[in-house]
Amino acid sequence: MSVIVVVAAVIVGPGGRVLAAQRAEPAALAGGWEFPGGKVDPGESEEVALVRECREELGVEVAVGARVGGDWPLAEGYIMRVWLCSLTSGTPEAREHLALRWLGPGEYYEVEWLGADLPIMKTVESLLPRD
Ligand SMILES: Nc1nc2c([nH]c(=O)n2[C@H]2C[C@H](O)[C@@H](COP(=O)(O)OP(=O)(O)OP(=O)(O)O)O2)c(=O)[nH]1
Repeated sequence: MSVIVVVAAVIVGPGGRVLAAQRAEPAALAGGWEFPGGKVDPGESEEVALVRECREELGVEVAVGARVGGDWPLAEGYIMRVWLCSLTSGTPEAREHLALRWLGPGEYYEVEWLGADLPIMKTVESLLPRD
């Protein structure tokens, strides 16, 4: 059985702000914070899936930039692949999440990241220039 790939976007705004999104479901993950994204559809490229998920979940268009790390472990049978992204149009709205927050440097750990996302946030912090 092949692994299921989840793609996620670290949307970076002015001043090194990073967009965090609070999951609405399932119950076990609800309330935890993540990077927007989701599963790649059959036959879909990962970058196209990332752009689609940002459009569906946030109502924005993004440009996909550099990859963050390699295959991040999720639950058994799932891996997550992550890219830095920038907004090319729109203002993010919580269409499928409970809430959104822009976290500036110094605020990156103010939300309760999902277990898989905390090490990703640490790697992102090391990649972003500090003002
Ligand atoms: N999108 C996303 N999912 C994450 C993150 N961290 C993490 O553990 N996950 C888990 C939660 C889910 O079990 C899985 C992604 O599923 P999803 O619900 O976002 O996928 P999807 O949008 O395609 O949703 P669906 O069609 O299955 O309802 O990965 C993250 O930062 N972003």
